[in-house]
Amino acid sequence: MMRTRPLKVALLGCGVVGSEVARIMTTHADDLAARIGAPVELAGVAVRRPSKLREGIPQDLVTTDATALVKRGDIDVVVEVIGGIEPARTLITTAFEHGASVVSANKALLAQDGAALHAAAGQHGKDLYYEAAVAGAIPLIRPLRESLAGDKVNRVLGIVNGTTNFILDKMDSTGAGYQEALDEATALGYAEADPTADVEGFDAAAKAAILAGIAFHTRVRLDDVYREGMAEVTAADFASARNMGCTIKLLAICERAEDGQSVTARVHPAMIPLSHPLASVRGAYNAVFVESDASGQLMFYGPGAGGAPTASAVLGDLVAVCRNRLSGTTGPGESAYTALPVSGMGEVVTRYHISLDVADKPGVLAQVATVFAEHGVSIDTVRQQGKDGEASLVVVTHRASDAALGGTVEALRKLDTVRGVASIMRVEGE
Ligand SMILES: NC(=O)C1=CN([C@@H]2O[C@H](COP(=O)(O)OP(=O)(O)OC[C@H]3O[C@@H](n4cnc5c(N)ncnc54)[C@H](O)[C@@H]3O)[C@@H](O)[C@H]2O)C=CC1
Ligand SMILES: N[C@@H](CC=O)C(=O)O
Ligand code: NA
Repeated sequence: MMRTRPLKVALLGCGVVGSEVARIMTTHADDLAARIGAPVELAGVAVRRPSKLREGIPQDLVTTDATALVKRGDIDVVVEVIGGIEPARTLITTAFEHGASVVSANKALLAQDGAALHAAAGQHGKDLYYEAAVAGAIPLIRPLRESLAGDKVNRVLGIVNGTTNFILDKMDSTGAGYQEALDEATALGYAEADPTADVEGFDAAAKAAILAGIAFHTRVRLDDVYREGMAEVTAADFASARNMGCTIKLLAICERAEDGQSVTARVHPAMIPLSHPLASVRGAYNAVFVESDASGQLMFYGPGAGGAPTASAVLGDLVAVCRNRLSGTTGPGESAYTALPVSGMGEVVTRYHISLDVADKPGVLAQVATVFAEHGVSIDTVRQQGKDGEASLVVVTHRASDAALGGTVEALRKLDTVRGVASIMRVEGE
């Protein structure tokens, strides 16, 4: 039976995502009411610039005082789509204190303060949902938290940043310049307010922290995630990748150690074979593989950024939270009981593609191979190309630890015959 008294929603932020949330709430009002069992009413919209015309949002709902809105006491659900750490963090905790549940898309905040926010939600008996925070529209948080709660997840690997995938795709497929592609991604509403969060890998690292935390039932914060951005990836790297039958993607990889006693989380550009499904993820799409004991490999794929796709995830959470509210329950809270340590990058084992500039003379190849052997790094393939007394040497290794690879590269740099290390890139997905 439909309850007639509406559930009241406060929207904090009305930018790319917030404006789409408001639009869908209005245009789908009847369907949402039917699915929830009560109407949902947009009770207030906190913005920074009140004079801006916002189609479909009555001006009397607009306020610049977000704090007063979350303190009203009659708000059932606060939707936080402002982004950043403050004032979002204080607004969310204030919302819990004043009786509201919260839906947020804020990965930066959740990766930094997720534990405290979950604790605040639990203390006040409220929900904290954030499906939109990772991989936009793709259902990933709830499948990990709920559908896979009976399985043991060992690995999460994928493309979780739409902006950088858009840029890398453009650079690879059209030869577009980095800045041109970034400007386009920003205009399309994919990039963060400060796009360095995207290109330097902070956004993907925040998502990796959230995914690892849920997948491994342990606390993983942004600072625990090894991070390299994509700004250093060059056209030469793409050419090298193509020679190997690969392309380059910015990947987030969260893994349980083989002995099960620790986990790692990392974000960096990597070569992946063109035959791998991640290689064909185009534009701002995301794709994430989850590997679990019983399920085997699962792939989640879809739009990872943009106003409407992200709003879809926010609305899904809104419906879930409203249903919980009506039935007087809350969804699952934080699960961090395994408390596994997060190991550093040195422990990670993978393959490497190393491009060296060397002297083109007898014995150099043997010298280089000896350095690899001395560090216990086994070589898979070597390709040498001469150019005017100098040569370029491309070495692809078998699986080795990042620590062993680091030691190898340090020793290679000390060889007189090695003029420089042109690039080092990890090779994944084989
Ligand atoms: N754009 C996207 O594709 C996605 C964004 N997200 C996340 O969603 C959140 C919002 O992102 P966007 O909508 O893209 O950003 P945006 O910058 O377009 O919108 C944020 C809005 O919040 C407003 N704002 C800032 N401080 C405020 C305050 N104190 N009170 C009221 N309003 C305030 C800004 O004026 C702006 O209009 C962020 O946490 C972002 O990381 C998550 C997934 C995808
Ligand atoms: N800036 C982010 C937005 C979605 O999370 C991205 O590009 O993926
Ligand atoms: Na999602």
